[in-house]
Amino acid sequence: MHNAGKPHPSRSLSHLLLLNGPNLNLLGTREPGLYGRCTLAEIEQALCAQAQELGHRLTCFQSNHEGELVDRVQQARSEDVAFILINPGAYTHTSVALRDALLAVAIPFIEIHVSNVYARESFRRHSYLSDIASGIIIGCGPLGYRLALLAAHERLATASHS
Ligand SMILES: O=C1C[C@@](O)(C(=O)O)C[C@@H](O)[C@@H]1O
Repeated sequence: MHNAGKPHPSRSLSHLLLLNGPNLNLLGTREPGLYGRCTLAEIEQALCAQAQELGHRLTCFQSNHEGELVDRVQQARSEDVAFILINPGAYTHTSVALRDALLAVAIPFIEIHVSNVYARESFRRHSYLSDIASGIIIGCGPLGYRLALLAAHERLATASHS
């Protein structure tokens, strides 16, 4: 039976965290040819609904500041976050601090990029996070966020059965 909008009764609630880095607050108006017309608010709203349907709770956070993102990753440990979905924006290509924070909390995460970073400038081909990520989703547009949530859900389900 369809149970839209309500947590699935047989699944335990996990806390998931969606992090978006610099300039992603401009999604919808920022270079729409590359990033599409969906706003971050629309993406977050759809993802919260999807998370709830899958039986999870999703917290969303965006910042243009590296230290705030590091703080939010550190905070995730005390909030019992089971999985992080992160589009680090330009910090993907520069931030050892974000890498260290993710290693420190040891919470599995999926790295998301709306655009195909491999089809752009060469400096976007290097990520400080990809080799420590549980998965990466690149170039699928805003759909990438939904795919990442599904992947996290599958990983959590597998972990809880092993
Ligand atoms: O800000 C962004 C967005 C991005 O992470 C993406 O979602 O495609 C790709 C990054 O290279 C860029 O700096």
